[in-house]
This record gives sequence, structure tokens and C-alpha cells, in this order.
Amino acid sequence: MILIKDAFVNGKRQDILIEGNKIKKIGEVKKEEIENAEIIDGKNKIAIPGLINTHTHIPMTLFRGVADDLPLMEWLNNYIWPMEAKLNEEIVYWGTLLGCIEMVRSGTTTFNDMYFFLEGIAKAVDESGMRAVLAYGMIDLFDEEKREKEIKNAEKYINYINSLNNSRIMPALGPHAPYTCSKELLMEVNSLAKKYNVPIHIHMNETLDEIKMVKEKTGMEPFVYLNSFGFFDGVRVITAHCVHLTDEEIKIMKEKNINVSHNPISNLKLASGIAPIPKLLNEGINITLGTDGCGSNNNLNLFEEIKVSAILHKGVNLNPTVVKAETAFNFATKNGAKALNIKAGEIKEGYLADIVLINLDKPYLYPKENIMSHLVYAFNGFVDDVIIDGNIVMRDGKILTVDEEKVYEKAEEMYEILRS
Ligand SMILES: CSC[C@H]1O[C@@H](n2cnc3c(O)ncnc32)[C@H](O)[C@@H]1O
Ligand SMILES: [Zn+2]
Repeated sequence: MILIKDAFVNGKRQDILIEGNKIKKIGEVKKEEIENAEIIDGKNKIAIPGLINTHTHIPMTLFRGVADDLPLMEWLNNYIWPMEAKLNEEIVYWGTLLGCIEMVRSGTTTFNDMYFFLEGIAKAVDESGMRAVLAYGMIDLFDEEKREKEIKNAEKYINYINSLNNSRIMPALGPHAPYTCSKELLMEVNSLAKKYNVPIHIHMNETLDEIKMVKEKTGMEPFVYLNSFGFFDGVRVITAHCVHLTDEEIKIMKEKNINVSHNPISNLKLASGIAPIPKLLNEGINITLGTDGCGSNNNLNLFEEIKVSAILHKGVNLNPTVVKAETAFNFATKNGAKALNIKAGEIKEGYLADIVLINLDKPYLYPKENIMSHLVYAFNGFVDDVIIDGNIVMRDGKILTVDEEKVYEKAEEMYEILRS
């Protein structure tokens, strides 16, 4: 049992009692209700739900700063993919641990990832104590032999993740994008998602160039094309980016209940464009937030994404009311939980105990009113305590699950291999 005593939660001072991996009670907890509970003093701290990052390539922490100031296709073809050819389980494992440390330190408790070498990723996630949805990233480049290999790999990894029997680590399918995956592969992904009851995580409509490629090949915009062969039918889909969309595509997204992972910083840095979030919100589409990988962001601090999503759309729409503070905060909490189908993203009795505490004694969090505003517009993301699945992962700024110094040392070592 864990008791968070006297924290500021859901608008008032109260206690939070955690039993197992769930929140048992919120309110006043009496001595008789707790046996051997670990007590965390919440005085002067605010408790918020752990943040949910819905689009990452976590081992790409090791690609931070290696190829800046480039457009997507040049970035991928000339820098990222050649370096990714050197990856192995060990490199990915240490890169993932580095990413987990960064996310925990900035208040993220769950992430939705697409990458290669999932055994290394899953091992690191398990050790770090984080919650994650892991998809093997599939690319067949329209080649039949590659397609068969990718489908086998994807199925193998779903079975592998399931075999871990760890409720914090869930499988998904990750076809990279319509410009790198054939129709046959995408149709097989739809069948596998139904067979294993797993979500699909895919890049959609990130740049004008890729949309042009899909239109030249199929005569249709990407969402229209995928919808034409039932890709969105009967499955849960999280689509990253969604920057350039036609009205017809937005209609499909609404009809098919598609979840959007909005990645404003990656989109700005790669000069891909700005997603029409206010328009999607008006249609009732579920908007969540993702950082994307560290090669294009260049960090995993979701608080930055919250702030940018709240201010960017005001600026481009010349309207300060379009994405309000609480709306942006919900992108990173409630909405992310909905997309990933987990009972998290809110501090409520019966919900998963994924809780973050922030010490309010910081110059940028005074005066201590309008806390939601501070979290969105003023906070830098450095949190103090993190509980995931009912376990204390960070306490008073110290990560308890991994040896941080060793990870930093290994990250440098792995980077040397990648750049050699
Ligand atoms: C198939 S695993 C994931 C694959 O995606 C690459 N990637 C990283 N960021 C982006 C992005 O913004 N758009 C498209 N692809 C991206 C990553 O390097 C892996 O190769
Ligand atoms: Zn991505």
C-alpha cells in the first residue's frame, strides 16, 4: 500500500490510497485503513495523472542531434535509415532505458512506441517500471519477400510481448506509413489486429511529399486510399501526425473513430506543417499527444508538447480560444488513455495508480493559484515523484528502478558504435 498524504489533487487537498496497482481511495484516509503503507508526504505537492505519450520511437534517444535542420525524406533516407541499419538488441536496450529515464523525469508514465528489436525495448521497459504499448515497425517498400518477413516478425513480436505476461507491456501492430507499406501488407495488418485484438499505430499524412507519392500511386489521398480497402474497419487505430488533411479524409477519421497523435514539435522541426487540430476537435476526433523520436524532436518531454499544442493553434488561427489549457492537458492524459484503451489518465478510484507529484515550491509555479494554467504554460516538466502501476519509480527526484549513471555511460558507448 502507498498513501500520498495531503496532496493537492483534483482541485483540493486530499489523500490518495493506492493498493496493488490501483487507486483505492481519494479523500481523507484514516490510520485504521492502512497497514504498513509507505507514506509519501504530499504537502506542497500537486498530484496529476501520469502523462501518456502516444507516438515515440524510443531507442532514437541515441539519434538526438545527429541530423538536425532537414526535411523528412532527406532526414530519413540519408541519415536515419543508414544509421538504423547498425542497430542491434543491445543498442536498442540502452537507448530505451535512456528514454525511460527521460520520460519518467518529465512525468510520462505510458508511451506508445513503434520500432525494431522489441526484445531489447521490452526488457528495458520492464526494468524501468514504465507502461508501454510496443509495435514492431513494418516497412516492405512494396516488395513481396520483405512483406512476408515483416508480417512474420510482427506476429512473432505480438506473441513474444503476450508471453511476457506483464500487464504494463502491451503489443500493437506498427505498419510504418502508406508510402512505405503495400496494400497487401496493410490488409494483413487489419486481419492480424482483429485476430490478436491489438491496436494499429501508423504514420499518416505527415508531409505534402508523401501525400503526393501516395496520390501518384493510387489516385487517392492516404486516408481515402486506406479506407477503400477497409484498413480502418473493426480495429482501433492511432495515427501519428495527420498534418495535411482534406475534408473527405476528416470525415473518414470521424466515421472510423480514429485517434490522432498530434506531434507539433516534430512537425515544426522537420518543417512538415501544422495539423488542423481545432478543426479535428470540432468534429469530435480524439486528439492525443506524441513527441515522436528524439531524432526529430529532440526530447521526450511531453510538457513541451502540451504547451506548444496550446499556443501554436492560437497563433495560426489568430484565435486565443481554440485550444484552451485544460484541453491541451487532456490531450496528454485522458485522451491518450482512451486511445490506448487503458484505465488511466485521471486520478479516480479504481483507476490505475499512474500518478505524478510535482513540488509547487518552484519560482515559476507561484502564485499558487490557477495551477492548470501553470502546468500548461509555465512548467518545465521536471517532476519530483512518479508512481506507475502502484510502484514508486521515482521518489524525491531519485529514480529507484535503474542505475542512471550506468545508462548514461552505456548511451555514450552505444552512440560510438552507431556513428562509427
Ligand atoms: C518502422 S519503425 C519506425 C521508423 O520510423 C522512422 N521515423 C521516425 N520518425 C519518423 C517520422 O516523423 N516520420 C516517418 N518516419 C519516422 C524511424 O526512424 C524508423 O525507421
Ligand atoms: Zn514517428
